[in-house]
Amino acid sequence: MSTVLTFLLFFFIIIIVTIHILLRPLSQGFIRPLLSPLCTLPGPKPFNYIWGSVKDIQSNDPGMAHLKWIKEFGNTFVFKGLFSINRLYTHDLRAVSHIISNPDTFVKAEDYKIGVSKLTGKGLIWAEGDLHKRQRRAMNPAFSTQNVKHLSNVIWDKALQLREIWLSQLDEARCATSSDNDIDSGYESASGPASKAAPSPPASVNVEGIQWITKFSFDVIGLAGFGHAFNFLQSADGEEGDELLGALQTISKSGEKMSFLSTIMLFIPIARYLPFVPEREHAAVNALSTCRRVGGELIAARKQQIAEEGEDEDEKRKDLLSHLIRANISPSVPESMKLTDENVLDQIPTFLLAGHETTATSLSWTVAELASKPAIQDKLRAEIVAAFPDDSDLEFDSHPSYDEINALPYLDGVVKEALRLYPTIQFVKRAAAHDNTVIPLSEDITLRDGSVVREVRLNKGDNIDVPIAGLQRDPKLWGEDALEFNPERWMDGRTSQIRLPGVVQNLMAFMGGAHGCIGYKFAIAEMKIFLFTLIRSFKVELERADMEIVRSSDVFITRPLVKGEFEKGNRLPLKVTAL
Ligand code: HEM
Repeated sequence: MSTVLTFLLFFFIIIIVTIHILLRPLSQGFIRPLLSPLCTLPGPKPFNYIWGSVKDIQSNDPGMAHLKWIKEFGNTFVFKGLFSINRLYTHDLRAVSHIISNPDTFVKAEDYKIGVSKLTGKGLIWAEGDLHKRQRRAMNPAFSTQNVKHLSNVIWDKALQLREIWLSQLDEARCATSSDNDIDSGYESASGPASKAAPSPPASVNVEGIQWITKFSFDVIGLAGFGHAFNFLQSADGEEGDELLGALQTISKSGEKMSFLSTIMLFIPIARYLPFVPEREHAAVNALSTCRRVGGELIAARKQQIAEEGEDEDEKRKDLLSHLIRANISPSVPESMKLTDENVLDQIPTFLLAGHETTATSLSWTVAELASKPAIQDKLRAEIVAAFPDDSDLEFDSHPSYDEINALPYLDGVVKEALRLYPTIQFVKRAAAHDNTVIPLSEDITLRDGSVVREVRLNKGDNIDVPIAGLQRDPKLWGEDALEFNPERWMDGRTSQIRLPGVVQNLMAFMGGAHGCIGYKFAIAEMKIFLFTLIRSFKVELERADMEIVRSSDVFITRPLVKGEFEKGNRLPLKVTAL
């Protein structure tokens, strides 16, 4: 072939590839959505092309914009997401159950999967289909009730450790107050010795709630997940600590809020070919590779331990990593069901992040509510003290059992109410896997052309938001006090009529179906043990009576902020008094 012909052929291939690269996303991103049957559904007018209706969502408390739209358009409607991408939103419980129980038809949306893989790699949160089934089967035993009972010892150790730290801070504060009183009284009263000074008031200290809860939950997941001691509770602020911990903190930070460039790259497929990596993402990519390297070392070390000690000795280890490795080497597990080393490695950032961020945020909101509602806090403490009058039971080696903690009804109500009113994840994103996908509804809807139907049709790739915050805050389901923190609603039979299809009855906070949260029992045990230990020992208030704790909706995971002090970032300033 002549040089000219080779050149022309090469040139032709380049043109074809370029047209394919340019047109495919154009057709998938812009043309196909215009032809989607979703366009026939009613819904709010977008703010503009780029923002769609997202500004409305962000400027309201989670779930509230959707509840407003429901009043106007009914339970099932379409709103525009970023870049005016259609998003189906349905409050119809038949539709929600159908979506979450058919994971092969309603798959994780592409942008959600890309976001998750950047933060945690291709672990259980990312996986679908057979890979998901294999991963889930390998991990289920680690999250059985029996295993969570064993793992709850780790939670007790860490909650008691935090109690000791706060107690010693209070001791220091008490010493400082009493020596001040001594000095004061020595100066003020020449008539008597310092010991006759007025009794010092009960000592209290100011602590940053989110910071301590984060340290606690990182330490818990490090040990329960991987038998790895971060010792974050003992570390001083700003201290250069564990390498894995540092990497996880960087990843958490990068997931807090996306830059405009990252958003464009996530939602416009063609933009993913841009030769830039936003700075925050760059840090997250490096951090993820640190996680994988350290994770690889943890796996190798554990395998060697098993080889040296034998499998029987290893059976005593209950952490997730030990379960995974045991399942992978067990001759009773067929080869086709085993995970690759790569799959096992992917679970390390997945579980460290999914297991700490969500629980820490839920706990922060629970403590914020208890700190601002003393009557609820007192009632909770009264229940705990009545059930376990002897404080000396709270020792490192003797504490109430998992079943005893779960039998406390008001504690259960407090935890469920916090998960209801402050779901860490406000919705999950799914997309139709095929053209002509049908979602059945329990009630008729009227399309834009006036026709009445009892189903929604979707094309492949059409987006669905499965609501969590909206359903959990809907007055039609929960009554007129839906936006109030009221643990009693879980005790007086009011919730028995609600039929939300979550893994925990009547809660969507952990989702449901095949992708429902695998760690929910562990998360609930962690929240209950933390509250039991600390509310029993301390009175917790907001640092100043005039403080108001609020949240913002423009981030994926919403943590507490102090009203009027947003520039200081997520905070929960507490005043803690020893009882
Ligand atoms: C209060 C705490 C928690 C909340 C609110 C929560 C919430 C959720 C939600 C809503 C999902 C569904 C995501 C989706 O369908 O796209 C999920 C899945 C998941 N969660 Fe949790 N979670 C919590 C704690 C935990 C803990 C402690 C762990 C692990 C130790 C964990 C590990 C996971 C994993 C691995 C998945 C993916 C499950 C799958 O797709 O099979 N979560 N979680």
